[in-house]
Amino acid sequence: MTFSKRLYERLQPVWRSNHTHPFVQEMGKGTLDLEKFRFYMIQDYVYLKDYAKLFALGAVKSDDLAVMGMFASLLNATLNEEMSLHRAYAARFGITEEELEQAKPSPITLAYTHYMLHTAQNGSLAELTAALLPCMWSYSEIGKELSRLPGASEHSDYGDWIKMYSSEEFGGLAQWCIGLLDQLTEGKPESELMKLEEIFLNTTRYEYLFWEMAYRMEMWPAE
Ligand SMILES: Cc1ncc(CO)c(N)n1
Repeated sequence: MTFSKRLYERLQPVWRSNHTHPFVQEMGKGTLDLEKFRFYMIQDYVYLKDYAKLFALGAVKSDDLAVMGMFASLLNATLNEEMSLHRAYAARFGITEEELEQAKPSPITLAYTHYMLHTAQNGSLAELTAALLPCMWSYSEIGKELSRLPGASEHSDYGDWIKMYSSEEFGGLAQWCIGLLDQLTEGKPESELMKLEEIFLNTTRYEYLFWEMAYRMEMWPAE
C-alpha cells in the first residue's frame, strides 16, 4: 500500500470532520453567513502568504530539477492564481488592498502557519511535503464534493471558490504532492513513517481548526 493510501485510510474520521464542518457544508448549500466568509477570506490570504513560502522551501530542499520546477510552479500558482481569487473576493466585499495586505493573523492562523514553517525549515523534504499535503488534498476533495451539489458552483458568492478548488488544475497539483510523498517514503523505516503520519495528522487537525476559527470569527481576546 502506498503511504498516502495508508494515511488516508487511517485518518478517515479526522479527515471527514473537515468535510462535515458547518462552514464547508453551508458554503455548499449557499447558506453560509457572508460575514464569516469575509473573515475567512482575509485570514486565508494571510495564511497563503506563509503557505507559499513552504513551496519556496521545497525547492531549496530538493536536488531533483523536475521537483524543483514543480515547487516553483506551485509557488507561482499560489501567489498568482489562488491569491488572485482572494483579491477578487476582497474587491467585491469592499476590502481595500491595504486592509488585505496588512491583516494580522488570528491565533489559529498564526499557530497553523508557524507549525508548517517550523516543520518545513527544520525537517526533511518528506516532512515538508507531509505538512503541506493535507492542505492541498483536502481542499481539492472538498472542492470536488461541493461542486457535485446542484447549483453550488453557480452560487453568486461561493461559486468561484468551489470552481477554483474543484478545478482539474488544482486537483492535478494535489495529485503531484501525493505522488511526491509516496516517492519520498518508499522503503523508509516505520519510525520515519510514524513521524510523517503525525505531521500529516497535525496539519489535518489544523485544517479543522481553521474552519472552526472562521465559523466563529475568532480573533485574539479583546485587549
Ligand atoms: C487553510 C487553507 N488550507 C488549504 C488551502 C489550499 O491552498 C487554503 N487556501 N487554506
